[in-house]
Amino acid sequence: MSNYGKAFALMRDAAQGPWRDYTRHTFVEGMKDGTLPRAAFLHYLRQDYVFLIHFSRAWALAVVKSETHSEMLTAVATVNALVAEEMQLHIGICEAAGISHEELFATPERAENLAYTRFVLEAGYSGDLLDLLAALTPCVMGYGEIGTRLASEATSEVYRDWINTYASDDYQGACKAVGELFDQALTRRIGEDFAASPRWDRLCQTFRTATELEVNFWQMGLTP
Ligand SMILES: Cc1ncc(C[n+]2csc(CCO)c2C)c(N)n1
Repeated sequence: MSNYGKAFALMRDAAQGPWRDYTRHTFVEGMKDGTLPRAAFLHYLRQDYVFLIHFSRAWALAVVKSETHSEMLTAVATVNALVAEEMQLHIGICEAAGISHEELFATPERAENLAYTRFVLEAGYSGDLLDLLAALTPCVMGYGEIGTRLASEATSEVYRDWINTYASDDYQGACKAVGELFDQALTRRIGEDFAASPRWDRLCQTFRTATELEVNFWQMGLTP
């Protein structure tokens, strides 16, 4: 399967049920076969723009919580990719659909959106880089898995641009870099055998909760 590092593989296995609900959600399957209503997609995209604002803040917090230059490099590259590329993609798609940048920026934030991003930020505020990365990885890696699978399984061209963004070598490289960051940060702070650490269960729980919040985010997308 995907090669996003050792910690991610272990955490995903520990959160199997929610992980499946997240990566094979009805919303995702609707993008695969093109049956997802355009209104649901645009609603999701507008919420996702707000989501990305707070996710950029969370990755900026990862710079703050870094202890090495290498950790800072990955975190800062992610902040840049988010602000300079991913948010631009949303602005472009929405503009083409007649939603101005001003209107996009003024999108009222849904509760499911708020719950997810503030959960991630709180994990980082009160914890260290490991707590923060456990909350951030489901988002990064989940879209990596979804993109790769839909690129080969999609039976419709309707959502091909979205799929290609996350299936791209660029994005897959970013997932790999985050996986390496996570493994190295764990090894540095709690040792090579990190899954045997007393902290491991709690980190897995944070990963699982973030995964459940991703499920709720897709569900919100289906209810404009
Ligand atoms: C709800 C939701 N979950 C995940 C992503 C994907 N994503 C969020 S931040 C980021 C860049 C690296 O952290 C990526 C790819 C999204 N857009 N919306």
